[in-house]
Amino acid sequence: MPFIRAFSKVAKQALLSPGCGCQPITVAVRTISFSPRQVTSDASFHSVSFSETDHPKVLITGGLGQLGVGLATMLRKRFGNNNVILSDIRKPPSHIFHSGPFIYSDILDYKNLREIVVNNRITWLVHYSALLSAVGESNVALARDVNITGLHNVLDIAAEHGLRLFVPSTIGAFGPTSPRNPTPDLCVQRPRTIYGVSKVHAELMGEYYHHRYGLDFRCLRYPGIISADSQPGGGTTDYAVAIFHDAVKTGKFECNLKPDTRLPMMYIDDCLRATVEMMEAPADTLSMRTYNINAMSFSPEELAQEVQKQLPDLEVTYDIDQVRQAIADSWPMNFDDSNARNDWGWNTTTTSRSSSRPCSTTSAQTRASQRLTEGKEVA
Ligand SMILES: NC(=O)c1ccc[n+]([C@@H]2O[C@H](COP(=O)([O-])OP(=O)(O)OC[C@H]3O[C@@H](n4cnc5c(N)ncnc54)[C@H](O)[C@@H]3O)[C@@H](O)[C@H]2O)c1
Ligand SMILES: C[C@@H](O)[C@H](N)C(=O)O
Repeated sequence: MPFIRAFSKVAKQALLSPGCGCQPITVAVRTISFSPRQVTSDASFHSVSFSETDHPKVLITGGLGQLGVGLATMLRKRFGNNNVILSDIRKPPSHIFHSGPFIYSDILDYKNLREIVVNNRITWLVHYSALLSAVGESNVALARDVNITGLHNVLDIAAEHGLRLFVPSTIGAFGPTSPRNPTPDLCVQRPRTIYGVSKVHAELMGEYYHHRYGLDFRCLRYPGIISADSQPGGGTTDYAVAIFHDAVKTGKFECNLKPDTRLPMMYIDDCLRATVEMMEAPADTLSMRTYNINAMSFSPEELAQEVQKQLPDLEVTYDIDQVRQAIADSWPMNFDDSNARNDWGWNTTTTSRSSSRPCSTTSAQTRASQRLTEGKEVA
């Protein structure tokens, strides 16, 4: 156990230190000669460029969800507190509001978003706003607005202002006719959720804008993300976070997926590290603009067994949510991320730079469990 705690710290330090092996910041000066929504004559005037010694100025949309605060913390350590702005339509808790710049931004308000980008000289945009899979199915019209119309606003503003744009995709961008074990980057994509459809749309629109307008679009397909300090926002993989919180708080957990439902999962630190590495990767290493990233794959019964090794009294029962189960049954069981490994050096083994011990499924789960038992869970 102490090894795992030390291991987690060392991995984090290795990641954040200058000698971590991450690519130096080299940002191509882009001149967008034409942009989709604005007049063409002065479009290049709006392009933002900065020298290699400057830090990027980052805006994160939908930043108060499961992933945004962690990413802001990581980026602020690298680029300075004031160079990373969190935004959302929700009111931030006090500790987040006081930890660095926060601004209200509704991605459906194109002019407001453009004003924020211009006034703050934004150069990187991380677009996290979305309705996730289960919530999306309960409000398709809103999911369509936020996930598709919102994306269009973000794409246009990024193209007009020469931004580097990161939009996450998901295992949910695949469907029942995709190969499921493993799922490669390029294969049939016919998802059956509005969430999945909107993410395939985002992948294709981003790649189209890259080819058509020179937009520096970057996209990773995340697995289900496990975190201790932040709660998930209504997805099919939420059970894999809830189990840790419920185990610590009540000693009981009711799972809404069948015991043998196998899905790709990743610990949040690895997901955020992948995001930063992908954003910093030199453009010429990217043979594609959308990559799978993989870490581990497990079922609820396997996860429950691992948690029970730490908390043997944990009682696990099953009450299946048919909507979530149908979604999970249509998703990949395992991801093939060989292109990310080959092109820009993605390596899920967080210890690779500091130790020879691999980050196994069990140790990643244990890290999540440990952070909770150390009392770091969300209040
Ligand atoms: N968490 C995961 O397991 C996971 C896995 C794969 C992909 N992703 C993707 O990563 C991104 C971030 O995921 P997350 O888990 O943090 O999501 P989340 O649901 O926790 O947070 C999304 C945020 O978007 C905000 N939002 C909603 N409507 C908005 C609007 N109109 N304008 C601005 N913000 C708005 C919400 O207030 C919320 O804070 C999403 O695009 C998601 O699809 C997440
Ligand atoms: C997998 C991911 O996209 C999200 N956690 C969901 O379940 O909807």
